[in-house]
Amino acid sequence: MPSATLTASTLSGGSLKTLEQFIIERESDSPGSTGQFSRLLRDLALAAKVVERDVRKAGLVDIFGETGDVNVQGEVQKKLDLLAHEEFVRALRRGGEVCLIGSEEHAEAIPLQFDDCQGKYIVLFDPLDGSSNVDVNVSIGTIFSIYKVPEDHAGPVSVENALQPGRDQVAAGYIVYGSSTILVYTTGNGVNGFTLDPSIGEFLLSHPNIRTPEMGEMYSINEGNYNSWEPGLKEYIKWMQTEAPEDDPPRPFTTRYIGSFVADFHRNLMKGGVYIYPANARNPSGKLRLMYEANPMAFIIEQAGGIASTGNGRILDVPPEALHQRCPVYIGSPKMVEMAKSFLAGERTARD
Ligand SMILES: O=P(O)(O)OC[C@H]1O[C@](O)(COP(=O)(O)O)[C@@H](O)[C@@H]1O
Ligand SMILES: [Mg+2]
Ligand SMILES: [Mg+2]
Repeated sequence: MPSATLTASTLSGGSLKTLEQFIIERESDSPGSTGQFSRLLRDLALAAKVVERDVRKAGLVDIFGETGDVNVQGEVQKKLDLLAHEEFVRALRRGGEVCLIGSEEHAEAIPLQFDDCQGKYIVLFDPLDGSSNVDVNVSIGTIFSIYKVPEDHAGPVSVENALQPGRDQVAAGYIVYGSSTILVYTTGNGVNGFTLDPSIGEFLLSHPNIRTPEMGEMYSINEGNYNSWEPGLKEYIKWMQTEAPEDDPPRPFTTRYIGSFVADFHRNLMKGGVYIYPANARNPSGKLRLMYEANPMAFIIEQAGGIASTGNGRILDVPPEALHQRCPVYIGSPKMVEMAKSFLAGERTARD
């Protein structure tokens, strides 16, 4: 009979690996590692803990509402957008492993160091994803994408060095500030998730080696834009909504749309599903940003066995032209994204 003194944190704290232990173990496996990457991920995790603390008490202190500024996307900036931006910039500047950063909340790329950048890192991030949900206690998050400065690079690093195709990322990850706080990341060697144990302030390895289901029964899309979708997409959504109890999985599928990409993505990653933000009348090249939303999530989903497409091609192969460029996103369980592509190509209709 287990003793009454056994508590959740003792159970979890005692047996689960911390993020730092996991990173150091993994880094020591890779030849020639210098510990720089471990320190960088430690800095990101630290900033996430500070943002998590602020998000949890958002209703109590004056960090709800808007800054009064409009960001480079033309969106009204939330106070938490700016607060999260500043927290990640501070942590990465202090850590010293990063030469250049790009943020959704800052028009230009921000150099953190001007020399000795060889072999250091470039970090592109969305400090707060799901801004429309900030003031109403719905899950929000942070998304990050990491590139390496070429070893033979000389002189200061500029935005040109950041505009590398997604397939060249060395790491990518996100944090969901939800019912619990989870950090999920990949370095191209599988996907792992770490839940923050607030009682010890540590991210613990709660979801090792995440694989997304081949097929799911959920789709995430803002149906308010239905009228401006291309015909193939309308057919695909109609097909998922059509009664077919004999199918495996049975239709109709379920729609789930939180309006925070990071949270919709995480649910679909764990349970199976597809998230779609297509090009539409309001956003002719889609809404999500390639460099710090689509690319990092595409790297993660591919590492978890899923697919990330623009509808016409692999997101990780999209040539980057600008820091804040947008692209259409079809991402999730492989069978569901493959199906979307066949409907977009007109190979299938809702009656199939
Ligand atoms: O309100 P819409 O048009 O459905 O857009 C919601 C999408 O936009 C986003 O909020 C964009 O991200 P930001 O909140 O970081 O700007 C996604 O998280 C979300 O999936
Ligand atoms: Mg976002
Ligand atoms: Mg954002």
